[in-house]
Amino acid sequence: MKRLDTDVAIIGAGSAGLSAYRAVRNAGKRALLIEGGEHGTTCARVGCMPSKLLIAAAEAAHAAAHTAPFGVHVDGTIRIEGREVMARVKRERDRFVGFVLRSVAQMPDEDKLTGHARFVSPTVLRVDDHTEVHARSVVIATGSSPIVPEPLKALGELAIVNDDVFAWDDLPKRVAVFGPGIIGVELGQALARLGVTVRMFGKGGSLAGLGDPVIREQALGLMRESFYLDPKADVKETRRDGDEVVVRYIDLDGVAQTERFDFALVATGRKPNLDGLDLAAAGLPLDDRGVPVYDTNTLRIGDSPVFIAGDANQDLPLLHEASDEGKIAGGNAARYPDVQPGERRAPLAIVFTDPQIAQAGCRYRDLSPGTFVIGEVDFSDQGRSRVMLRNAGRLHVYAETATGRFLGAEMIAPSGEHLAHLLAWARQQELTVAQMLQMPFYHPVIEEGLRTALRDAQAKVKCAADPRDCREGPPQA
Ligand SMILES: Cc1cc2nc3c(=O)[nH]c(=O)nc-3n(C[C@H](O)[C@H](O)[C@H](O)COP(=O)(O)OP(=O)(O)OC[C@H]3O[C@@H](n4cnc5c(N)ncnc54)[C@H](O)[C@@H]3O)c2cc1C
Ligand SMILES: NC(=O)c1ccc[n+]([C@@H]2O[C@H](COP(=O)([O-])OP(=O)(O)OC[C@H]3O[C@@H](n4cnc5c(N)ncnc54)[C@H](O)[C@@H]3O)[C@@H](O)[C@H]2O)c1
Repeated sequence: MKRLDTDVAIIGAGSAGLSAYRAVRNAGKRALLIEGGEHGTTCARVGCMPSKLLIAAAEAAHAAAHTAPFGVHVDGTIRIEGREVMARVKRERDRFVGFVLRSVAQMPDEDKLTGHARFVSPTVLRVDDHTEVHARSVVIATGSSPIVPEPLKALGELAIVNDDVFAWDDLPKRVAVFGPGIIGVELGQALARLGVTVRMFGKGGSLAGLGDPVIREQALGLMRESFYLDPKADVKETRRDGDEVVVRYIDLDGVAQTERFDFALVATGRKPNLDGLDLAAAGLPLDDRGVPVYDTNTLRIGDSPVFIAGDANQDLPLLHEASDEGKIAGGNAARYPDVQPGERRAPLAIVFTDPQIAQAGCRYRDLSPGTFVIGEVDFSDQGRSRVMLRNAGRLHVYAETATGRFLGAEMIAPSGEHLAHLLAWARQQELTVAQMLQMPFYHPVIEEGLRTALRDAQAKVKCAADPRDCREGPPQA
């Protein structure tokens, strides 16, 4: 067996691992980046980028079919060529993957190792059966994989995950989507808008991670304009019949249905890739899910010389968080044992549906009842949104009753990606709603809708402070 010595061994060359590698090198230390699969990252290969490419095609199809209210008529049929849609998705995806592959190719050969790593001790790794790596510290950046529930596994290769969608050469005709989470609604709505018959089945009533019941209800209605969606589905049976998936379920009207699909797209959540790492050999403290117990500011696992970043720690499975965590973990691993807290940003999450679903700052479910007010805007009557016929959605902003401090927001809103950025920036600056209202607002823009919600929150904060300022009774939390 070959032996390699390094300062920091990084397991996984995804977005978190690559960021950790750069941080170690910037600290002037040796790094060894170990990758067991294909280089290119989940985000570029089968995540953020190909999903947004598919969504872009769906938006083009939707826009083409909805010009008539403007008095603009596209005569003839709108033809969606599945093969061309998928060819563009894959061509552009390969371009993004190519950028990653080029940056990996530019790394010195002695910094890279191919194979699956597992722990022998906290600082010794075995990579396949060819190399033993001795490091001063280790970063786990192994990412996550889809969870496939037991009954769906019986469908064999007809139970597909996001990776399989982006390998299609053509669009299928009918897809049953299991899981109305973020992946489910993004891909489900895109496929529906591209002419695929989509039925989406959930469990427990959750939708795209939304905690605010009013926003969730609004999102449910808007998603249902594109496809059948039951977030609390009563699925009686899923089975395979030849090349088809048969789903027997009770529909939203209480009627028993049996439908046939080309595939079951499984989007029921993801789990960290930790199984093959032999964490027990490293003696790392684990929680009841088997995930290492670590400090979210330093990313250090217990008192060990091991750090964990990105989807592997199951905290904030988002691209920008994976990059930030890789940088913090890599920096600390390089300086080990001088471990310091890294800078974390205000929470921000965007789901690329239409309208977009987004959260900024504190989530509704994390707020203490009775301590905050909700400012609201309904986009159905919002000026700029109406002009563009994108007037659907709702935004809730949460402000601390006692201080007027902006806490967070949840929304399904036109241009939600931009509103959510403004709100996350305001949260990171710890602004009050009054300070946010001092910022410029142009006319006519969708941000004027945000101003309406902020004014509503401000009025409620004032009313809570002095009942003489109340316009419509006491504030609601
Ligand atoms: C369909 C989809 C859409 C998404 N869209 C968005 C989006 O729009 N915006 C957003 O912010 N986020 C999005 N995400 C989430 C984002 O892609 C992830 O948060 C991010 O890619 C995680 O990066 P990572 O470095 O932790 O993991 P990865 O990029 O998966 O890297 C982990 C690497 O570790 C390797 N590995 C695993 N085990 C071992 C081992 N034992 N030894 C050696 N190597 C190993 C793997 O082969 C892999 O290359 C999406 C995810 C999916 C699935
Ligand atoms: N735009 C983005 O930023 C983006 C896009 C895609 C994915 N992601 C990341 O990837 C992560 C994983 O996404 P995901 O959608 O797989 O997970 P998720 O946790 O968001 O959603 C899983 C959904 O599946 C449901 N579910 C669980 N078991 C089920 C069953 N047996 N039958 C039917 N439904 C079931 C859950 O109730 C939930 O609604 C996200 O949390 C997100 O961080 C981000």
